[in-house]
Parts: sequence; C-alpha cells; structure tokens
Amino acid sequence: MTQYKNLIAGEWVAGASEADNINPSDTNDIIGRASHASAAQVSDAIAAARAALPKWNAGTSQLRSDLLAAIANELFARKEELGELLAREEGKTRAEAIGEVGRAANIFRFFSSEVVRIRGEKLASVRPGIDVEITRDPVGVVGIITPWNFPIAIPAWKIAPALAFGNTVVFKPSELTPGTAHALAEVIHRAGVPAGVFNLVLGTGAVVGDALLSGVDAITFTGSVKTGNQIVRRATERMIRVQAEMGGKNPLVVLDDANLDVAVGCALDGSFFQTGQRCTASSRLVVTEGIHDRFVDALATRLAQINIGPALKAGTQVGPVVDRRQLEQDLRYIDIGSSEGASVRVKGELLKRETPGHYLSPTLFTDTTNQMRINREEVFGPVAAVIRVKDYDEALAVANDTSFGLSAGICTTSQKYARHFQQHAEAGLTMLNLATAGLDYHVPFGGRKGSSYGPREQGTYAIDFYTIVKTSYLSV
Ligand SMILES: NC(=O)C1=CN([C@@H]2O[C@H](COP(=O)(O)OP(=O)(O)OC[C@H]3O[C@@H](n4cnc5c(N)ncnc54)[C@H](OP(=O)(O)O)[C@@H]3O)[C@@H](O)[C@H]2O)C=CC1
Ligand SMILES: O=C(O)CCC(=O)C(=O)O
Repeated sequence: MTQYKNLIAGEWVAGASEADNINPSDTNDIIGRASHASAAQVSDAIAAARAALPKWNAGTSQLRSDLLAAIANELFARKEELGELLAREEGKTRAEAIGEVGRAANIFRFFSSEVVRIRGEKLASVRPGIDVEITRDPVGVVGIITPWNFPIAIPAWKIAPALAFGNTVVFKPSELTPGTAHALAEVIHRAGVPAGVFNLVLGTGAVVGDALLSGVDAITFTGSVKTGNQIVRRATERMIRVQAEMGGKNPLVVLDDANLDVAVGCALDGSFFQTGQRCTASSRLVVTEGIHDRFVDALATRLAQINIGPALKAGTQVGPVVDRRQLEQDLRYIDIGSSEGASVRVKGELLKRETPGHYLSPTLFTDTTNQMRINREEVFGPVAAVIRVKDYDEALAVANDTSFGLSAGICTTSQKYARHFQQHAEAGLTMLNLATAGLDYHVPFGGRKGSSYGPREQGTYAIDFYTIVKTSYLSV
C-alpha cells in the first residue's frame, strides 16, 4: 500500500494519524494511506520555511528559473501516469486528468520564465538629486490551502508563483486528494528545491489548515465560501496578506438569436462535465422565451446520451462524484429544488456501474426562479436550473442578481448584446459562445462579490499577491 508522508525541512516524515485514500469510481479500491501531520509538525514546517527564506530569496533568479523548468519537464514527461493517479483519486475522466497535469506543467514553465522578467521602475524624485526605485520583495512564508477538484492545477498556480518570486511554501492539499499532492511534492523535491523551501503537510482543514493559519506571512486559499470567509477573517485578524477564491453561481445566458448547437454544447460542458464540480460551472441557465423550449429539449436529449462511468474507463465522459459527503449534498439540493416547486426535466439518479462508486446522472430543473435556493447556493454537482426570461435586459438583471461573481457566459450572435454583456456582467470572467468553465493558464483568474477576496491569481498578475512593493529613495 502506498504511504503518503509529509515533506518537512527536506525530510519525508510520518504524521500523527492515518487516513485511506479512496477511489470514488470504486470504493473498494484503497489507493494509498495518507499520514496526517499534527499541529506541532505544521509549526515545524513553518519554521523550516522561515529558516530557508533568506538563502532562497538571496539565490539567483537563474536557479529559481531552472528549478521551476525542471518541475515542468518532469510533469510533462509523466502526465499520463500522474493523470491516471489523479483520475483514480478525484474521479474526473482520464482525458480531463491528463489535461490537468499538462496544465500544471505549463504553469510551472510559465513561471520559470516570469522569474527572469521581474522588473522594477526607476523615476526621478520631485526633489533634485534624488532617484526613486520601485522594487518587489517576497512576502515571506506562504501558506497554500487547496481543494480536491483541481488537485494539481490549483496547487501549481499557487506554488509556482510563490517560489518564482522568492517565497517559501507550506502546502496543505485537500484530504481527499493526497496522492496527487504527494506526487507533485516528490517532483518538486527531486528537482532539487532546497530543504525547507517547499513543505507538504497532509491532513484535515480542522487540524492542519488551522495550524497553518497561525504562523505564515500570507495565505492563499481555494475552496468553499464558508471556509474562505473563515480564513479571510483569521488572516485579517493577524493582518497577514490573504487571497481567497471561492464559489460561483455562474449564469450562462442564452438569447433567442444564439446558435442552438453552440448554446447546448456550452451548457453541457459548463454545467455537467467534470461532474459539475467546478467553481466556474454554469449552474444557472438563463434563457430567453423564443429559444427556451428548443434549448431545453435539445439539452435534455444530449444529457440522456452522456456516458457516466468509472473515471479510467475508455468512453467515460463524466466520472463519479468525489465522495459520499458531496454526493449527499447533491442529492439534498435535488430534493430542495423539487420542494421549491421547480419542474424536474431530467432527474438525477444514483447509477450502478461495474464497480461500486458515487455515480450520479445529471439533473436539469426548469420553471425555476432566481430566488430559489438551487439558484442562490453553490451545489457543486451535476445539477443545473433553467430560468426563463423575457429578453436580454431581464437576462442581464437575473445574471447579476447573485451574491457571487466568478464567471458569466452568453450565447448570442449579436455583437451588440455580446459587447454589452462583456461590459455589464458583474463577474471576474466573461465568456462569449463558450462554456463558463475552462481557463487558460497564462491570464488572470478571479471573481467579484462573494466569489473572491484579494488580488488575482495566475498569469503576470500573480506577482501582486506574492510580492511586496518597496519604494527606495536614493540621494545621487
Ligand atoms: N470554489 C471551489 O473551487 C471549490 C468549492 N468547493 C465547495 O466547497 C464545498 C465543500 O468542499 P470542501 O472540499 O469541504 O471545501 P472546503 O472549503 O471545506 O475545503 C477546501 C480546503 O480548505 C481546507 N479547510 C477546511 N476547513 C478549514 C479550516 N477551518 N481552516 C483551514 N483550512 C480548512 C480543506 O481541508 P480538508 O477538506 O482536507 O479538511 C481543503 O483543503 C463543496 O461542496 C463546494 O460547494 C469545494 C471545492 C472547490
Ligand atoms: O474552470 C476551470 O478550468 C477552473 C475552475 C476552478 O478553478 C475551480 O473549480 O476551482
């Protein structure tokens, strides 16, 4: 049985307790055992990261660039093998998982180049004989807390810029995906990242996440709104830098003039692929009257054809729900939608497959209002609700009537509405004739309102979170 240990100060160490890593496609398949760190071990990891900081920061940018490139190269070379591990423990399909490992590799490669592009500014002072230089220092020890739904891409887009800009790291992955996190830590360690610069601590949010918050200089988090809000409050009490990417209740607006095939394709992908377990998933389908019935019929037909099965089986388009707790949440919301008076056009059913797993078919609600709980709260499963609207103006108002603001999509052939939506959707991302989910690795990512707190992640914008600006006055 594979054992996943913690990486603290360059050593692989056993923790205080253990937990099974269970395959959601086959709950009899125990993939490995994770050794959960104690709170004291988390403090050791923070101390190791702090001790390693001065030397890492003073090292050359070439060294940091070479190390990040070496990590990228190994991820590219092993993307099939690591993708299979990821699919086995998280439940997304083999193709999705391999694609995610490739995405992580590209992120490390991107930041290996960013290291040598860190620039400052030099200005003349308003006073004579003085120059002003603006440079960037690392923030210090960065705590990284990640969810299970992108178990290598999200860690990559936090770890790579943290290391690139001279910080040291203590990384706490989701307890549901320790295998991928451990494999990534091995790659980082093997690349030659010095002891203490990168530390892995496995375990639950209640123990490990909590201990992490008390010692680091900055914390970056992705996950639920509830946990994100707690973390932001804790971090601001300590006056440390914090970045939280949380949920979404993302609208996909479909206008009468949309290309029907495109719109149905966007809904299918954005709402149901990856089992709906994406913060960018389009769980609200806001559809104008003239296309409503045709759209719903065509989407229901496509939903009936989706192949749901074990993540690693050839031909599977949608894998299982990640675990029993998430499955129970999905089923609870399906009941809530029905009890709120929504019509159930396609009813989600528990499915039996060749192995015992958390298989759930899609649910499509119609005749819903934007005030229903299924349209206000994040479900995080293969569940979407159609909201019928009169015209574009009502569609935009409904799209924006939410406490979230991560992604917003529109399907239309009208340039006028497309442009207006891009300008007026209250979201961090807008998508035209594209699914609300699915991101590039080199551009900023983040939301508005309750979806995000703090500066943007990814691309050249990541530097704003991972560095502190210094203004130096020089008498010349
Ligand atoms: N926006 C997004 O990308 C995501 C949203 N979600 C939403 O969150 C719901 C629950 O999923 P879940 O994975 O439990 O999400 P959480 O927000 O609870 O977990 C995200 C990460 O935070 C950790 N964590 C939990 N509690 C604390 C704490 N008190 N202090 C520090 N860290 C903590 C978790 O640890 P651990 O789980 O190991 O205990 C995990 O590593 C989903 O149903 C979905 O609605 C989930 C995943 C991603
Ligand atoms: O849509 C994507 O590709 C990324 C979504 C994401 O970051 C998330 O669900 O946490």
